Formats: sequence, C-alpha cells, structure tokens
Amino acid sequence: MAPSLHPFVDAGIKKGDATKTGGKLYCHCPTNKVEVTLASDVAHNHACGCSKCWKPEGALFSVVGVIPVDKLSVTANADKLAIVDESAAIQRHACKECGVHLYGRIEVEHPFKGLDFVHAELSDSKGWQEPQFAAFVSSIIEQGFEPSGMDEVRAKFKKEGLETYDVLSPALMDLIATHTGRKNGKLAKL
Ligand SMILES: N[C@@H](CCC(=O)N[C@@H](CS)C(=O)NCC(=O)O)C(=O)O
Ligand SMILES: [Zn+2]
Ligand SMILES: [Zn+2]
Repeated sequence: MAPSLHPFVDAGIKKGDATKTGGKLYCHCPTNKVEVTLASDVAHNHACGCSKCWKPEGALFSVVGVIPVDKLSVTANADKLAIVDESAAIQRHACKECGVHLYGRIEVEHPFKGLDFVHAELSDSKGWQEPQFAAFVSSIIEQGFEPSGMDEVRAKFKKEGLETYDVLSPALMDLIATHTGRKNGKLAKL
C-alpha cells in the first residue's frame, strides 16, 4: 500500500474557498479543548516533511500554513499550552495533554517574524487554502522513511499537483534571501 502522506493529500487536494475569512482550531482533547481563533485564511499552506512540525497519526507529512500574529488569538484553555522546544526558531505551542501543536510563533529576528504557523486541519470548518507545495521532503528519511520509497512519495505529490522541494519553495527561499540581503546591506533597504 502507498504510504500516507497526509489525509488532505491522500484523499485528493480539495481547493480552498477564496472568500474564507477565518475560523477556529481545536486540539484533540475530548473535553476542555484548547481553542485558537483565526481572523483570516492561512497563506503559503504546504506539506512539510520536517521532524518538528506536528503531523496527524500515521502521516509522513504535516500540513502547515501561516497567518499574521495579530490575526491569531487563543480563546480557550490557554493554560494547557506549552512550548515544545524553546531553542527552535519557531516556538511551537502544543497542548500538554494531547500533544497537538496549536500554533508556532517566531520571537527572534527571522524572515518570517510576524507570522504564526498553524494547521488548518484542526478546524471544524472547511474552505481553508489548500496545500500549495511540499517542503522538506527528504527530511522524512531522517525520521526512518526508506530512501528507496522517495520516488513514490514525490510522484504522489506531483500527481496531486504539488511540486516537491527539499527545503522551501523558490518563492519562500527568495523571501528569505531578500530579507538577508536587506539586512546585510547588499540589497537596498525598504
Ligand atoms: N531536516 C530537519 C529540518 C528542520 C527544519 O529546518 N524545519 C524547517 C521547516 S518547519 C524550519 O524552518 N524549522 C525552523 C524551526 O523548526 O524552528 C528536520 O527534519 O528536523
Ligand atoms: Zn489537547
Ligand atoms: Zn516543518
């Protein structure tokens, strides 16, 4: 059987609703769920194969997108959240009981500072931007995936219309490099 990339990808990518204006995310606890309210759709939504992003049970990839920090608020049971790894650039706030990551925030100087990382699948509503590409694909090998299966994984993404990258997409790599170029003075400052 083909490996499960992520339920959103395996079942065929469903296009998002361009008029989506947000919704709520919930952790997996049966009661006293942590609730996060998003005041807009997510952007740059993508599959991520890295070892740090939260993945649903049995999936090889996470699906993660970004949203401006001022569009995100924790609206219930915030006391159940804890930071997974304080030393990571992205401070992932997870539910201490069920382990689900509710949001990742960057507190240090970083190209993506000002954006929070969220998993739209935690929402009870539909229409969120669909995954646009697959990132950190080769990283699944570090987590035990057999390298000989990589062609099949990449082919499966491509069949669903998602380009695969071993870091981020060219558009995001350009954003990061632009930030670096402005900071080091090689590019004109804004
Ligand atoms: N190969 C590494 C890649 C980790 C990585 O660089 N992840 C990216 C994509 S989420 C990142 O930006 N990480 C920053 C962070 O986790 O703080 C792994 O799988 O752990
Ligand atoms: Zn929970
Ligand atoms: Zn990741």
